[in-house]
Amino acid sequence: MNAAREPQAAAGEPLIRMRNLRKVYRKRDEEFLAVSDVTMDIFPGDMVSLVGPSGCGKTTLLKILSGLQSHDGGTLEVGGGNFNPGRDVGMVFQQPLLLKWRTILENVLLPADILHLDRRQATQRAHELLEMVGLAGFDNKYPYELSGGMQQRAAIARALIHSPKLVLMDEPFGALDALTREKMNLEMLRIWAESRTTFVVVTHSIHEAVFLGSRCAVLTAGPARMADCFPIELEEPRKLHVKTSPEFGEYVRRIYELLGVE
Ligand SMILES: Nc1ncnc2c1ncn2[C@@H]1O[C@H](COP(=O)(O)OP(=O)(O)OP(=O)(O)O)[C@@H](O)[C@H]1O
Repeated sequence: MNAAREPQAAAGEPLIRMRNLRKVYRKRDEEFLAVSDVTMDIFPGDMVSLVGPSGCGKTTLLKILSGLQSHDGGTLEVGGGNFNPGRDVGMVFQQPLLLKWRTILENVLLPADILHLDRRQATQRAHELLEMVGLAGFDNKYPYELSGGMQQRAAIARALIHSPKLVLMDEPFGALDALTREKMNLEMLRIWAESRTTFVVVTHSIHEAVFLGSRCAVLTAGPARMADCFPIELEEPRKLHVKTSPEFGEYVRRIYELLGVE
């Protein structure tokens, strides 16, 4: 195990504790059970990959964790009661959603501006983050001057600017081509290791879930139910060649089985 994985190994109390979480969407007299029963612990420093078929409630679960949605049943404890979603969560979506009239630096600073953080300190941190995500020197460029992968790295820097305790990513690489996606997976692991923050990443890709996750939560469809949540113990630091190892194949097979697509 490398140093990046130590925090979760040493962690005692979970950052997030979900027990039998349930979510019903209601519209007039119609009800739709989107999440029926999710039980899971997420520890500080974890990189949890959340995988499952389309419509199984992954985004709904992220929205509940981010405080954007309430839940209807079960219990959710985040940060031992000392947690403010507005302050302690960073979000990354499938599209970078950068503001086209702001430079990359100003885009990264957006959450700091909204939270009224000290501008000088935030600017210094933004420069550090841009370096960390491989965008040093791009501070004064505008989004249209960057490739899709570079824009997504800027979006990751933006999600980290206020040093959140939890970063939620919803299909962050879904819009990228296959090769860029592979590179971003490697970047992601490096950023996670350097930031030492807790990440939850939703993905449709079983291979991506195995490659990224220190733990993998598998949800089954209609409505979302936790099929399993298990640690992923692969050679560290993870390099692309691990994808050809028998252990990697075993994890992939396990997820296929859980999803009933053998
Ligand atoms: N605001 C809403 N009102 C009613 N139903 C909703 C709402 N948001 C989501 N749903 C339904 O809840 C279910 C779960 O949706 P959710 O977006 O969480 O799934 P998902 O696993 O993220 O899907 P995908 O992988 O396709 O993005 C879907 O059947 C969806 O139609």
